[in-house]
Amino acid sequence: MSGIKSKPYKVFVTRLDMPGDCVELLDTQVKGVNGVYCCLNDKIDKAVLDAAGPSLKVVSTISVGVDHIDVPECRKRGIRIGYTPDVLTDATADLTEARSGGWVSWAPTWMTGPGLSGSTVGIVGFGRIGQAVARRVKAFNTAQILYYNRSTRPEAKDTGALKVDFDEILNKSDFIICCAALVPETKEIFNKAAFSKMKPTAIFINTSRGGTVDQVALIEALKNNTIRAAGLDVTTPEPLPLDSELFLLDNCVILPHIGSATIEARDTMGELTANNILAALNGKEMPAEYK
Ligand SMILES: O=C(O)C(=O)CO
Repeated sequence: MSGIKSKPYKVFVTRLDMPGDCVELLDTQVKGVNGVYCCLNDKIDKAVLDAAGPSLKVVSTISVGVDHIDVPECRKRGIRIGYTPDVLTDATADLTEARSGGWVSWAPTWMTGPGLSGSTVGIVGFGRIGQAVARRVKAFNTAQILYYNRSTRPEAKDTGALKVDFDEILNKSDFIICCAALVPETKEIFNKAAFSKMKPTAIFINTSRGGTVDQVALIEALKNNTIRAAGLDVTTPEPLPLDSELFLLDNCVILPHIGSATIEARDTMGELTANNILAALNGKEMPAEYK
């Protein structure tokens, strides 16, 4: 793996079905102590870090999101964090929406929705994935792409995306796409007030984290037609309980957090996660260290 000759270390891998060759490769190279290889649904909190003890040197997650890891606590203990940026950007940006069942016959208005052509698309969170989404929607002949982001992104010139404030993106967008990382500032940023500022024809899409949305407020907004519809690849909790009202709404499409689910992306993520661990344990520069 990446030609790194590893000393014997012990790595705890939270699942047996990690993609790529990572488990086998790590298994053959690690004995002893010191790394955790985890998924986005493994909470790596203080209790876990305590249980691992001072031998733990690296936590490597097979995800770009790190909201399941207690980052400040890792910093305090000198534990390095590996993640998987870039390698899932295209797969996640490719994801739009899908629906199953109920196909009786073709009908003129059945399953219709507004097209992207001529529309204003607002992207909240203009990092790697947000920018990749902008490149894709631009190809659909959109009238305008807006973005909301903490910092101005020079890459926006590639798509002509315009930085606006949060209220403006809510007021003006026909499609609002959340690509923002879940951090304290974005927690439930899409709340009742936010939905009430959107157009009644707006479509809300979330491919980042369910925690960016006040889900009760979203359900109300969909039920009251405050907005037209939502497409969610992420929810709170995950998996979404079968009795969730979201499943009953015919203006909400739900996917099971599959934004990055191409074989290529997941294999690359799996191997990057393993390589992050090996590099950290061998005192090398990690291929993708979360800083
Ligand atoms: O990598 C992540 O953070 C994901 O959500 C995987 O789709």
